[in-house]
Amino acid sequence: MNIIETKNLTKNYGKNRGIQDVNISVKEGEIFGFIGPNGAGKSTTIKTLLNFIYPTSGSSKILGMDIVEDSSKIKEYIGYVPSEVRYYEDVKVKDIIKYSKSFYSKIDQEYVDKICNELELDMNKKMGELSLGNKKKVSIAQALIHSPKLLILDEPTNGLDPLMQNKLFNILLKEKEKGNTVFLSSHNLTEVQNLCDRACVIKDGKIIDIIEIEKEISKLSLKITLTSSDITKEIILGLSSKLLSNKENSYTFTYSKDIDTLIKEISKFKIDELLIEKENLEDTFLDYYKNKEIE
Ligand SMILES: Nc1ncnc2c1ncn2[C@@H]1O[C@H](COP(=O)(O)OP(=O)(O)OP(=O)(O)O)[C@@H](O)[C@H]1O
Repeated sequence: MNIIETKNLTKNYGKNRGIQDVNISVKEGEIFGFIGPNGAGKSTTIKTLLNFIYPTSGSSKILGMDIVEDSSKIKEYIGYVPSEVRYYEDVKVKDIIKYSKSFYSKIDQEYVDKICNELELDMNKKMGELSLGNKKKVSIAQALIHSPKLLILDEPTNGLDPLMQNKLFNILLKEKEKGNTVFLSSHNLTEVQNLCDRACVIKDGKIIDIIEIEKEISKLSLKITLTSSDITKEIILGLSSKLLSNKENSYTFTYSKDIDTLIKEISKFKIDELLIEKENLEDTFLDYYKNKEIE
């Protein structure tokens, strides 16, 4: 079943372009990445899905319900983290959580406590006393407390320290294990590569591609960094079709043949350092940002 399904979803801001003919299908139980340059239309898509703004044309369903007609019903099943969080300064964290709980008929207090502990929320602090990252943590807890079937996250790691980012990733993977669905808008391409099953690229308001992450990773070459005073640039060029960088005796290049052949080839020389890694999807994603033409 598709949890999110959009049909030519379009939103214009007066004469300004927002999003145009967006068609996305998000499957139940997947983590779906949503990437694209600044101003591409990610937040506009999300705000339209949440019925914060009305579509100019087109339509969309979430959990089989219409995003405009059934908006309040849909919200029972959704957790949302906005890209920018704003709170009344005098309200305490525990009161925000209490207020959020009051919207739902069924709340598992044990789960709420677990989430608040995991995110290390300081329940007695006032919102005005919190840093951006700590405010963001409160909004993540708010999105999770009712165990939503669908999490819509707009740049959720923005402002979080690396340890807390990892905690959030683990929480999202657990949500996926439970069969819940995550729609994740992000500028962090490594995070999308590591977490998502599929990712959709939006540019200038239009969807330009939908990528299956595993499939894309399997197409990647190895990235070799090798330091040796015996090896010349010509030898490296004989091994690889793409020399990425060369500084004195150190070479970084892509390698797509089998690793055994490489080891045999380079064992003829004295090697000072050798690093073998997989190429990153980040470069592929960046190409989409830069070059890929809209069909
Ligand atoms: N309230 C608004 N009024 C007019 N134009 C808007 C408004 N909000 C967004 N836009 C325009 O809609 C387009 C899409 O913006 P949106 O905020 O959805 O992009 P985004 O992909 O979320 O960008 P970012 O990565 O910078 O957050 C941009 O051209 C933007 O200028």
